[in-house]
Amino acid sequence: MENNKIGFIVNRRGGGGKGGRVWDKLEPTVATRLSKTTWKVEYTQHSGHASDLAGEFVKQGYTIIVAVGGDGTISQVVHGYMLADGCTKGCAVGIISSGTGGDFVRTTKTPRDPVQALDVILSQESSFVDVGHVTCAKVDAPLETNEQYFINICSVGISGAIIKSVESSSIAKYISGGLVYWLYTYLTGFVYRPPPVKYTLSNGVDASQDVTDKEMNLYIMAVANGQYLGGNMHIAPKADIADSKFDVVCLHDLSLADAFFKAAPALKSGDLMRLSSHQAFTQRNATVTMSPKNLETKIYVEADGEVAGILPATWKVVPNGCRMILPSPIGLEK
Ligand SMILES: Nc1ncnc2c1ncn2[C@@H]1O[C@H](COP(=O)(O)OP(=O)(O)OP(=O)(O)O)[C@@H](O)[C@H]1O
Repeated sequence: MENNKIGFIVNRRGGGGKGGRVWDKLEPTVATRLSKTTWKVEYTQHSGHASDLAGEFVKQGYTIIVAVGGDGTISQVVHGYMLADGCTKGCAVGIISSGTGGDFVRTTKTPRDPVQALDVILSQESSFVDVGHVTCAKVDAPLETNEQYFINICSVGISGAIIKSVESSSIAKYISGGLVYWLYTYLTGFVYRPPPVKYTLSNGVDASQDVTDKEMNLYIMAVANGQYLGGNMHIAPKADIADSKFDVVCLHDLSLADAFFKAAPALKSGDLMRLSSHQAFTQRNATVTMSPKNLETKIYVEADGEVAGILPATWKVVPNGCRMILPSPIGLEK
């Protein structure tokens, strides 16, 4: 630990202000446990800033970057780390969770208590974990592409529509984070009509097992590195962040009644057996592509809880792309 330089990136706004409160309580402990010259804190000033700060820390030779925030902050830190080639440069990412949903730390079992999470960062070796990469069309310029790394889940379909409606809402900022997502999930659930899409799935090893040029009416596709989505939905219970593959979970061709009474409980519990094989499947894949059948339809892609763009999109896994400090890599559910 003596030779480490630790950069903390704090989103004070994460979790509706919880990020600031958590850091203010934790900072004296950090100052006690680390010598002054070995750590530095930076506060995010705007959306996306965490990526720039992570890139700067990598360039300055920091060996550990700690994301203090929610899934969005963790994701942006990993994005900046990947762009700056943090893994090759021997840098690792640590997490102090202080957001609203906290889906990624459910998979990694990172302690919610900030002091315990700091203990993990200061006492454990880093392990290699996979990172996802998505290339999709930009929302307002569909002929241009947006590229983004993600660490937890990138999904498309109703989830993208929910996130888009929350991000566009003028009243969302007046309602607490958890309630906003609950409200917009139900509102979107009533109006969402699964659009037809074309897709290809490849395991990256044996082309004879690839699924190519298939079609479905898309309810949701989760390209999962982690297991949880949308604040505790156990959508990909067998996803493993260190298996060099995504778990691709698809729900499709559902009636409104099936969506409410079968799909919603199945997504919550991770038990897709409630649905027929014509309505749901899970595959372990390395590359996924998807495009709308009708190119005029905007189908939103969300990555780690924020809109990344619209279809068409391509997902690729980056095996062992990130060094991460985890409580116990063996503790991951298989
Ligand atoms: N200074 C800032 N002003 C406004 N937004 C910010 C600022 N700093 C970060 N953000 C944005 O805040 C958003 C939410 O942050 P974060 O993910 O940490 O918390 P959360 O959404 O409450 O938690 P979760 O993603 O776990 O539900 C991110 O999109 C981030 O870019």
